[in-house]
Formats: sequence, structure tokens, C-alpha cells
Amino acid sequence: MTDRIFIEGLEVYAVIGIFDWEKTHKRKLVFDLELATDIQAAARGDDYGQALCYGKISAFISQFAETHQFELIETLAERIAEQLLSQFGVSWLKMKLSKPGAVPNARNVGLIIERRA
Ligand SMILES: Nc1nc2c(c(=O)[nH]1)N=C([C@H](O)[C@@H](O)CO)CN2
Repeated sequence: MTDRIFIEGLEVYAVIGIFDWEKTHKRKLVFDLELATDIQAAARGDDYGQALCYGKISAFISQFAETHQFELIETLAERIAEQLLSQFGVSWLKMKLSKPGAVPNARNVGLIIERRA
């Protein structure tokens, strides 16, 4: 059994899209994540220093999305996943990236990826 930290409904604002009209303003994206981490050391010592901080992960994703511009949500998801695996010591992650409103008659669209270090 693998422990996981999760983040649900993280709203970020990014310039993203394939059309010219999408390249002039930020729009809302929503991230849902699961990140594998062994919580036992943090729990044993009640030690934040040993914990994978969901706040730091959320801040990184927001900052990255807001300061980079891509056409495809695939590119944004892949770049963020690479950073989470390499910088935050995450061994596995599952990420859902939603682009609400992209298809007017759909409740939601987006992608789901799983990556391993
Ligand atoms: N698989 C994808 N399909 C589409 C994307 C995308 O990023 N990945 N993007 C668009 C447009 O930008 C659309 O969201 C405009 O509303 C279309 N399809």
C-alpha cells in the first residue's frame, strides 16, 4: 500500500490554448493530484520537515502555470509532472488537469496522466 498526499480543485490562471484569442488572456485551469509519499517518518516524529508539503506543491504549480505559456494542456501537465518528480522527490503521481469551459456543451474536459520517477 502506497501513501499519497492529494490536492483537489487547485484553481490556477494561465495563458493556454491553440487559438489566437486564447493567447491574450489568462483563463482558469483546475488541477487534481495524487502524489506518492511515505508518511510514516513525518508521522512518527510529528515532523513537518519530513512531510511532503501540499502547500508548497500547490504554490509551485500555481507559479509555474501562471508564468509559462503553452498551446496544449498536455505540455503544461508534462512539464509540471517532470518538476514534481525531480524537485520534490515524488516517486509517482497522478494528475488530472481540467480546462473548464473549453467545450461549451461539456461539463468538463482535460486529461489525466500518471508518471513515475
Ligand atoms: N488534447 C487537446 N485538445 C485540445 C486542446 C488541448 O490543449 N489538448 N486545446 C484546444 C483549444 O485550445 C480549446 O481548449 C479552445 O477552447 C482544443 N483541443
